[in-house]
Amino acid sequence: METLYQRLNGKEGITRIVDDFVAAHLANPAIKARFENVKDIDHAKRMGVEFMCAGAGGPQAYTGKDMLEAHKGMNISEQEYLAVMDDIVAGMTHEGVDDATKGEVIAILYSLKGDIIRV
Ligand code: HEM
Repeated sequence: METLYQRLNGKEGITRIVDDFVAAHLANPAIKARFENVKDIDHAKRMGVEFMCAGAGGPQAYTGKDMLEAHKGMNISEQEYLAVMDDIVAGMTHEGVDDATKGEVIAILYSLKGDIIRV
């Protein structure tokens, strides 16, 4: 069976997914203000690609902050968390990722919520 990384179409597919969902975040009224204020959005996107590649079992190392460190002090709400998850699902749909694979990614993301929501 193909690995999760392969089913996300590897680094190229993950890069397209991250480009798609960051653009969606910047257009999403629930969260756009969070992302408009980021000083280096390209760096944040690179970290997002590394994070997804490493988390999906790809060969890349993640060199960014851990999730608690990255989101501490932002006081992110449950609603904002869902908005981010929805945009990520839409990005995977646009990439042609199958439903079972999308479910696996969502389960992984959901497991991180304690380090992201209201920290
Ligand atoms: C679904 C779970 C989430 C994951 C996996 C995730 C992942 C990440 C990663 C990997 C970074 C880069 C860290 C670094 O620069 O070293 C980051 C930064 C960031 N995240 Fe999240 N995130 C999630 C949810 C959220 C939510 C819900 C919000 C707010 C609506 C948010 C807002 C931000 C912002 C604003 C930054 C950029 C900080 C900066 O560079 O100034 N994240 N996130």
